[in-house]
Amino acid sequence: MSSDTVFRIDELRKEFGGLVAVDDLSFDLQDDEILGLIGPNGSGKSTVFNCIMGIYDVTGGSVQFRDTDITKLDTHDIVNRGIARVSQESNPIPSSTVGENIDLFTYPNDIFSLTGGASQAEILDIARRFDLDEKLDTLPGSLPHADVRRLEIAKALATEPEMLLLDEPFAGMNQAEIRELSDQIRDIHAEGRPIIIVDHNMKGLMSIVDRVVVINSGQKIAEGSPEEIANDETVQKAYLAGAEVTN
Ligand SMILES: Nc1ncnc2c1ncn2[C@@H]1O[C@H](COP(=O)(O)OP(=O)(O)OP(=O)(O)O)[C@@H](O)[C@H]1O
Repeated sequence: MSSDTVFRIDELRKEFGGLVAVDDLSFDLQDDEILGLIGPNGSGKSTVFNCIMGIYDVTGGSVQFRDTDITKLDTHDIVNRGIARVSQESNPIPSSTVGENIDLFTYPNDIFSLTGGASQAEILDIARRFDLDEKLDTLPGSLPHADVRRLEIAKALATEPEMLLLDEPFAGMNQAEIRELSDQIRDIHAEGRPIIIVDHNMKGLMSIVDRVVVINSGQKIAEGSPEEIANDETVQKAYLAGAEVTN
């Protein structure tokens, strides 16, 4: 990998029985980038994230983070190496407060470790980035949807990741919430974290990404700047064939 390439998937393949969900897909991520990974429904985006995080065993190909092949590592090992992923689904612990939910993710996964855990000041600092600092004692069930999504990103950040994977961060948000979250994502990125974002909200996504990889049926069909992708006929055809794209 070149010195600026922080992450790469190479010929990644994932089959479910006879279905090829990810079809020999390759792309990389530079350490100063926000990369958009887009494609119609069912094109394989979440499966790519699941392969990267070690949630699925890959059928073929490799995933490289910095100088390490992480393809076969366990999920907790991948998180410990510095990759955090925010899923499409929010899953805070309902009986724990916002502060406790964040705190839980600051603990190291190694049960024999005697260090780790965050101070209240550190938890407050993470919460403040997502405007959750006034809601540290609130239970997740009482939060509006946008705050629950922000809590998921706060939890991911509590693991002190070097790189973030965000799966549909803008889903269910209104324009004002999308703008606010975009600023918060930019801030996280500006601290030196490369980010890959999957989202169907083109307006939200295109305004913060540096580069876009487009997949369809698990294969890369285009790659380029947001402007290049917006004008790419192959991409437009793939979306017209059945995608749900929101503005
Ligand atoms: N665990 C699984 N078992 C079997 N098939 C699966 C599994 N996970 C995903 N698939 C299939 O793999 C293909 C890619 O699905 P995936 O969820 O990765 O697409 P996506 O691009 O993330 O879709 P969306 O935008 O709707 O979230 C789909 O055909 C899906 O049905």
